[in-house]
Amino acid sequence: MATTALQEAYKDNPPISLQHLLPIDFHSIQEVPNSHIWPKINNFPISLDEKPPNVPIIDLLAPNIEKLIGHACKTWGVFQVVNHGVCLELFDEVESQARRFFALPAEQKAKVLRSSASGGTGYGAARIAPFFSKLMWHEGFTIMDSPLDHAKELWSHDYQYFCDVMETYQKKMKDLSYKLWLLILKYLEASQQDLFTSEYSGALQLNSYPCCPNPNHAIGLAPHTDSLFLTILHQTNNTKGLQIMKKGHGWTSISPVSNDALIVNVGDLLHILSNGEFQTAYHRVLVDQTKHRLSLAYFFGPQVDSLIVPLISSKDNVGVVAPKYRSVKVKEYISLKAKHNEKVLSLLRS
Ligand SMILES: O=C(O)CCC(=O)C(=O)O
Ligand SMILES: [Fe+2]
Repeated sequence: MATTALQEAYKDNPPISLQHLLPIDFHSIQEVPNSHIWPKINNFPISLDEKPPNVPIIDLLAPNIEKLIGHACKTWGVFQVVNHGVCLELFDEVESQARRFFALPAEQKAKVLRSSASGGTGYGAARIAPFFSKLMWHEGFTIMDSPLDHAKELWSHDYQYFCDVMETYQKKMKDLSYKLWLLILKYLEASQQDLFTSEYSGALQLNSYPCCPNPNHAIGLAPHTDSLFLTILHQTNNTKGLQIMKKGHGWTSISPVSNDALIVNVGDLLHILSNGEFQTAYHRVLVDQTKHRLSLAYFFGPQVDSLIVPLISSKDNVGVVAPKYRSVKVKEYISLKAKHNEKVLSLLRS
């Protein structure tokens, strides 16, 4: 199978220990082991007396759509999108194939672990795991391009449907990301031709958060930001768990508005490109005692050789604004993030 550019970028990153790569066998576990107990999880917003604000919900068919999106990216770094045109059945298909994968015995899943040879593709714990002293109540499967080699390993005959569904979903998400991307460029008044015409890359992350016997002391995904331009997230089963850090309010839950709403997050590279005008969404995932939550995250970003140069807009500012970040190649950014995690943005500040 040909490797994509994004896979190449992940290949070069430092190897991580098996403990931070291989999730525990959630099928056999009855109690949360000490390795997964997070003593301090702040489950409440900072201002308890106020009703938490709602993440903006944007209808993709609304007039002035780019203004609504731009405003949400500036004030929240996240929004929910409805009327996006992706049919509901596709989400069900992807979810059922993802469940089929996560239901496999632990030894089977361990056969398709992410490795340096496979770049970013494969099964494993979250990439941020090495930055925390405790482990997360989560397992994931990352797909860059085609999952064919891994699927053949898992199901000697019955692998084609899994691949077809994952490829169709990636294509739909890439098209939708590109649509959102053009609206964002319009809002940012970007004029650089290459931002409109270049090839973009993407990756699909299947996330599984099994039922947890002690949800108050375990975490699904620790706080983090996503690296690329945008993430489009589908949470299955209407099961909440995702929270975003909202300035002045603390951790704020993003409840699914309807079955077909998708959540869109601003990632670090879009934050840099917008010269800090858009917030990068700092988010985490909580777990549930009785609901096994799945989510599908599609990460959309530039080709790894692209150079990200902050756009200086005169829209909201009088006079010339200096770039807040130095320009950075995507490949360099991915490797800095793998080494420094959330400190990376401050390292690039100019
Ligand atoms: O499961 C979720 O709601 C969020 C997933 C996520 O943050 C990620 O995959 O980066
Ligand atoms: Fe994320």
